[in-house]
Amino acid sequence: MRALFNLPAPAKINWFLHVTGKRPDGYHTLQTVFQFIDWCDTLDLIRRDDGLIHRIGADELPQDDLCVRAARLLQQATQCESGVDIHLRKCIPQQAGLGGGSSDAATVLIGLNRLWRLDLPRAKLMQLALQLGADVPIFIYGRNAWAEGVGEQLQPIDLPTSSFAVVHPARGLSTRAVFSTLDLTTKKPEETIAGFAEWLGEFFAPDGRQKNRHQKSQSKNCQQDDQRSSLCPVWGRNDLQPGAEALEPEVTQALQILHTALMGPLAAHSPTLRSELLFDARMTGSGSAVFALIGASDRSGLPSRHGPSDEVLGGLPDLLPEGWQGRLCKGLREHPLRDWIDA
Ligand SMILES: C[C@@](CO)(OP(=O)(O)O)[C@H](O)COP(=O)(O)OP(=O)(O)OC[C@H]1O[C@@H](n2ccc(N)nc2=O)[C@H](O)[C@@H]1O
Ligand SMILES: Nc1ncnc2c1ncn2[C@@H]1O[C@H](COP(=O)(O)OP(=O)(O)O)[C@@H](O)[C@H]1O
Repeated sequence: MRALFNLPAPAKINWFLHVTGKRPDGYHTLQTVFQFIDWCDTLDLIRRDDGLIHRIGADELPQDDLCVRAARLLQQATQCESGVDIHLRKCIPQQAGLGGGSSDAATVLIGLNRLWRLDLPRAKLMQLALQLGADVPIFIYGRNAWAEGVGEQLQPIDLPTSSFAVVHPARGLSTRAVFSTLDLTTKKPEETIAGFAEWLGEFFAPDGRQKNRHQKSQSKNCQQDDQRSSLCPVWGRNDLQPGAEALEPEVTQALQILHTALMGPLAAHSPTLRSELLFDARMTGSGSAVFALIGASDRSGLPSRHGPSDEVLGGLPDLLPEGWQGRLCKGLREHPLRDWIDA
């Protein structure tokens, strides 16, 4: 095999993010739920016989970006003599908390495992992935998951059929800078996957569809803000959000714009959106992107094509300041390349 074309590298959303402590090496321990979404970068991998590793495209990134580092790490770990040209087409905003760089690195590991005929098992690829970043193993794991440790201790979780309205402000945020704002002096109790599953069960039937309007309005967690729709908070919190808002006022602005849009213009103009279960805006990961979860009333109720949906998102892009991005993303059940790794 000489080349692999159009490999997807999907973004992720953190439904919530609880920081539970700090390790001696400076990394923080977390509890979070990761979900893949259909906002994707795309990569081509073309094998080279001279052993060199080059990235082409995404010129704004450092030459030694996560794709190149992933390829080099795999080459060293396996003593592989092949090289690769990596064509990277960036679409996921950077420094967004959407895990774009981590996902690119994971797609390189998965793709080269096939292109270079290495056949490493999932556990080995995840071990290499963790050396590249705390967020990389989830993209190798390939299933939506409850995560602990620094994000590498993963348990699969079935999430409902959902979409996410995602807003990315003009400016991004450094993950390291956001973590450094944390004050861990007051310890909050740790949560359980069962607690999260119980909350999900309030809104969603076991097949992932949202419960009917009557059942929703009974929920103690859902407040009726006006005649049209109700906005519920997603379970838990994002402990990184206050620090991110302090560092970057555009995060606060993005949360407000998305909240207002859901309560007003978007819901008013979209019959589809009006019938959906809406959750209020929250930041993903270390920001600066924010999202609102939208529960689908049925599996065909949302647009299937990639990219913004004119019908559902309506005027969202028009409500955003210049340089911002707004997009309706579908939640994915699993990573598109999950089956590329055997065990
Ligand atoms: C916060 C999360 C939540 O999913 O996502 P993003 O916002 O980056 O997408 C991740 O934990 C980010 O993972 P990742 O982006 O791979 O972080 P890394 O490159 O490993 O770490 C960058 C820096 O962030 C800090 N860091 C990162 C992860 C973690 N659990 N504790 C930390 O303290 C450290 O200062 C580290 O040097
Ligand atoms: N392939 C890549 N795509 C995006 N960012 C990359 C990549 N390789 C290295 N980086 C660096 O990682 C940083 C953050 O990565 P990114 O995944 O965009 O953000 P986040 O971790 O907040 O989701 C960027 O500042 C960028 O310089």
